[in-house]
Amino acid sequence: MNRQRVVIVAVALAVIGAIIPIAAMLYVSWNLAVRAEQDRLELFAERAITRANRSFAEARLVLFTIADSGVEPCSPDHIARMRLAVFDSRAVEEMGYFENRLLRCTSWGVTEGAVEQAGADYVTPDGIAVTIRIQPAVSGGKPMMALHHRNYNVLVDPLRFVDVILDEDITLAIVGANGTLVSALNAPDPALIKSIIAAPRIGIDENNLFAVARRDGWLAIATAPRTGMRKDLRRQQMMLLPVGAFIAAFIVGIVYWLSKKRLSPLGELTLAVQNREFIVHYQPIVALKTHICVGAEALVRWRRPDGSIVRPDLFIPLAEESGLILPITDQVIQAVVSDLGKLLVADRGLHIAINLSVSDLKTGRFLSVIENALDHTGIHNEQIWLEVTERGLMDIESARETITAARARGHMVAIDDFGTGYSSLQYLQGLPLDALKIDKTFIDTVGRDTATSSVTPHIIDMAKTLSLVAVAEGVKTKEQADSLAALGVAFGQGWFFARPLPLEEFIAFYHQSKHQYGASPDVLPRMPAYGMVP
Ligand SMILES: Nc1nc2c(ncn2[C@@H]2O[C@@H]3COP(=O)(O)O[C@H]4[C@@H](O)[C@H](n5cnc6c(=O)[nH]c(N)nc65)O[C@@H]4COP(=O)(O)O[C@H]3[C@H]2O)c(=O)[nH]1
Repeated sequence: MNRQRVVIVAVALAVIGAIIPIAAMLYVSWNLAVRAEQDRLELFAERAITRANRSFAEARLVLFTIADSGVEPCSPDHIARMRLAVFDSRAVEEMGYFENRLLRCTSWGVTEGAVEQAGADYVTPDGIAVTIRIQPAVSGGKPMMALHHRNYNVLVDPLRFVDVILDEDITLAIVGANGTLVSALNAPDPALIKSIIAAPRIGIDENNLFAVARRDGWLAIATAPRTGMRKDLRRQQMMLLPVGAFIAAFIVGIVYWLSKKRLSPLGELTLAVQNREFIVHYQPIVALKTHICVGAEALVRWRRPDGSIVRPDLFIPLAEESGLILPITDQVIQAVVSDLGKLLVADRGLHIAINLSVSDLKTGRFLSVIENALDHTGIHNEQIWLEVTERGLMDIESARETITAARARGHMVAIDDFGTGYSSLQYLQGLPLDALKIDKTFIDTVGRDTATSSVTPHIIDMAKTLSLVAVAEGVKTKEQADSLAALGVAFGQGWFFARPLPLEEFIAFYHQSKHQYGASPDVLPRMPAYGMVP
């Protein structure tokens, strides 16, 4: 993923990460507020049922008591008893006595005219016939509920069934066993009540919240306007929104931290290592006397996903500092083997020089990586050279150990950028080396009259004295190449011959050099075949 995409993804994640917790908390607080309001409504609905049961039980008791009294029907004593029973009861408004389904007398007295017994809406399990709505014939007044048992009935004011102390914004409705509305308080919305009777449920619509309770054949419905829960909603939001904001800030912080880390040079390099974005270019090394290509230096390049190539001096220092250089070295070794395995097997005189970092030298782990990579390839260890810089030699003891082990396996070890450090001579004396790469700053002076131009021949002489293969780096002109050859330098590398080349170009260069200058000697330069003066 390139930087732009990382930024886009990070911004998108941060926005989503900020919105989701806040939206979730708004949702949760809304639900909690709705739930709390519905609980409140359910409580009132429950209370209404308790109230209805009490009123019903009281009316039933009156009915059963008088029915069992055995007094002469409609006698003065009977009527007095009925009246007393009505006075004593809070629920019952009137009581009547029927014979042959005709009302003969009530708690008010003997009935004049023919009043027929009303039909029942439903009958309770204990045999009470309930008529939800009748108009009292004797006393007149508002419609009542009638409970009929044997020859008696009692009239109960429907309001007794919802006689509950209510909050102002709540409406209450109580429905009988047959689904008929018995009574209502605070004028609930008839359409809403009708729909809830049809499908009893707890819920919320555009204007109202509602809850129901069902028990003992009653259905109680309590409703309240949605606006009523605002206060509770605000309270929930005050509690939960800070939590949402905190989670949002945390997520945004994490996204910012991760994207910053991902976008940091180290983050990018880490990902590049994981994605194996490293390729190798090869800078030809030629025998100065014959100009035959005898090898190449493997130079790592970071090919970004957008195709751009990053030079090693821009990322090697960070890779060394962070330890990522170790897997990068591994990738270079593997690339060399897969790129040039066939060519190396076909031409035993060809070698590839791999650069080692300070950590590589310290750990020595690259040796087993090379061993595994070369396994079954047919490439000889002698064909893999190792280049170490003076910085890598500073821990001289571990460097000596690693170099000794490498040489024991047959690898050639060269000291790179020779002459640029403070202790080049000390390393030459103290370490078992095979080759010396003379830094380009010295090669630049060849053929010119500068203060340091006399140093270069001394470096070359020293290499001869110590039986080291000398390789001139940064050869830019034919004159330099010729002079160096005349001075006895075996190999040269530089823009005069070729710049670091992508694989195909290097292979083409190699074949072209063979074709032009003849076959390369199929021996490696530890032998005197290259014209090295021992
Ligand atoms: N001005 C001039 N420059 C020339 C000429 N001929 C070659 N060069 C450049 O000199 C550098 C030679 O590699 P180096 O001294 O090992 O220096 C290397 C080496 O220290 C390091 N490096 C490259 N690849 C690797 C690697 O795989 N592992 C490690 N640890 N370091 C590497 O990065 C350094 C820079 O590599 P490059 O940018 O490829 O730069 C290369 C090459 O492009 C010339 O005629 N004139």
